[in-house]
Amino acid sequence: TGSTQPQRMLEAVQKNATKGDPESVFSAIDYYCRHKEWAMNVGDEKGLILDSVLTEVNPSIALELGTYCGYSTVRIARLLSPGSKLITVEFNPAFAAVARQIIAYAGVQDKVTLVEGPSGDLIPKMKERFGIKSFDFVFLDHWKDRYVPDTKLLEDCGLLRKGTVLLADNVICPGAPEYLKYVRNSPRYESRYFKSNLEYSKVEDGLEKSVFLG
Ligand SMILES: Nc1ncnc2c1ncn2CCOCCNC(=O)c1cc(-c2ccc(F)cc2)cc(O)c1O
Ligand SMILES: [Mg+2]
Repeated sequence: TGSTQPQRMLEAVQKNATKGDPESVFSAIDYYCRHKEWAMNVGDEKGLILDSVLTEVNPSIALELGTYCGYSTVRIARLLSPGSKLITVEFNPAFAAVARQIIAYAGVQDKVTLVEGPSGDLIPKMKERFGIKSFDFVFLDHWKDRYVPDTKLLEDCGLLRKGTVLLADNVICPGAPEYLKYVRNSPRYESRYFKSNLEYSKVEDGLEKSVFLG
């Protein structure tokens, strides 16, 4: 069966991972995507950088823009302290449907709220809908030309506070040049580039970590 690639990824998880074991879930996805079919998960190499930034920040409330199949959702949620929450936003209903199943299989569903829709519409509703004061951590991994407008939207909606950490995937490949200019030239951010490789490939890519200074 598994007619779409996300569905085949889900099948690989159900076949090769242990229910309730988040590590085995994203490892099964990494194996599948490295050996069978490439897919746009943040992957194991950049995933280690994501893990280390998360461990440092230890967010109580985190936001992910671009769920896809839930690979980074599971990676993030497994590291959250009890009572901490991750809100993840996905535009594509087919991706969201698979992500919900992968998140549940990993057993992290109690820490995760998956919201479907365009980030630009959902960000302004975050405070009222989820009673959020501000985010401690934001992972940007959606349309690369949405990184700047959505960062500005987060600022304007008062969803960032002094010390909020933004971590952006793909700043080199496919690339987010406008975003790099924005956070590196703004006095309101302290930015640092973590050089790595595009998931399951030798092509350079990296993550940009930017601390909002208020
Ligand atoms: N809530 C929302 N609001 C708006 N838009 C939204 C949304 N939720 C999702 N979307 C839509 C976009 O979702 C996917 C974005 N991710 C990527 O496009 C991506 C591409 C590559 C890649 C592809 C081909 C290559 F050759 C080389 C690299 C690698 C990556 O790591 C990527 O992350
Ligand atoms: Mg990405």
